[in-house]
Amino acid sequence: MLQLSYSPRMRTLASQSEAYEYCRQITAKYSKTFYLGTLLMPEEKRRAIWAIYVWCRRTDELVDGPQARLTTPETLDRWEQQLESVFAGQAIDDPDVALVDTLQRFPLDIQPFRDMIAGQRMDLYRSRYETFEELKLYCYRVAGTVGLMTSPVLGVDSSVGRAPWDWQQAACNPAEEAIALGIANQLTNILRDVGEDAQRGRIYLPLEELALFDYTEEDLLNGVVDDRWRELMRFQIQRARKFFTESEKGIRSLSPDSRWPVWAALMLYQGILDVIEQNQYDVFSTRAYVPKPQKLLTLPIAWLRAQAL
Ligand SMILES: CC(C)=CCC/C(C)=C/CC/C(C)=C/CC/C(C)=C/[C@@H]1[C@@H](COP(=O)(O)OP(=O)(O)O)[C@]1(C)CC/C=C(\C)CC/C=C(\C)CCC=C(C)C
Ligand SMILES: [Mn+2]
Repeated sequence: MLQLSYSPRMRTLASQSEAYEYCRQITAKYSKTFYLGTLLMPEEKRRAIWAIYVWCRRTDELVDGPQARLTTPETLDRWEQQLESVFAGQAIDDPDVALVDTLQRFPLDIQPFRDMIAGQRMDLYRSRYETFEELKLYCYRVAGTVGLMTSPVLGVDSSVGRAPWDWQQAACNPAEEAIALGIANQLTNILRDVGEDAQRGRIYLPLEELALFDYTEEDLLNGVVDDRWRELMRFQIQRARKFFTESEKGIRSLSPDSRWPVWAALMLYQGILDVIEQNQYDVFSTRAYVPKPQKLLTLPIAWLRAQAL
């Protein structure tokens, strides 16, 4: 189990290689999709992504994991203090050792990490969202921030499309596109996990949009799949795809060795939306996932898309 409640024992911390190996194992265990993406990266970058992934996973599990019932606002305060220590170069426990080393290699900004903790705080006291604007703030905090956290590792290729006549690139803002990919992933995650979240009394879909399709909270909590639900899901999927499309032009700005892994991660996650459609939008009885053969088939296609400028 992902050891989150690390009580710093009076012993020497793990070595950097031990800490990175732990991060590799956790990433491989908890997210086959992102792990596969990192294997397409150079060693230094993939290790940094593993370190960031484990911090993100630990943060999410404080509120979504087995220990969640013990988590209070003060727990998140202490976690934020531990984050400040890490950014000051002080590892508190073993996984921190990898992130401290990553910080010495890549210019990570602490603010997206703080914002993710703010997103997890929302999960402590909030289980409904009235409008998409409210939900978008949550998605930025728990997922858009991941795009900002990882961008300094992925690297932005400043040579790409700086010519004034390159109108496409001129309109590009890598930070906005990185956030858009995170939001697209989170919206997909929400659609995939509607049933699971409902079991925990959480409804992320905006209530005003349920009403738009004459679908009630009670219908959702009872897992009702009918034409109203399918219309509501078509609307949600269409919007999630818009955020994926928005992020695509940002991938052109990334360092060449990051474009393939990010295209792969984007296509693999977006593939979940296709599976939800194939499952006739029944996300209550069937968990949508991309089968492994299809995942592997995505890789050469992602490689080709990464070549296009
Ligand atoms: C290949 C690559 C760079 C991957 C990034 C890997 C990474 C660091 C992911 C962190 C994921 C995480 C655990 C975040 C904590 C909060 C949370 C759970 C967010 C949701 C992720 C889903 O995780 P999972 O699939 O494991 O689902 P369950 O928890 O099991 O339900 C999210 C959906 C957010 C994921 C967001 C991203 C991966 C951001 C992607 C954006 C970029 C890589 C930026 C690319 C840059 C440009 C310019 C486009
Ligand atoms: Mn969560």
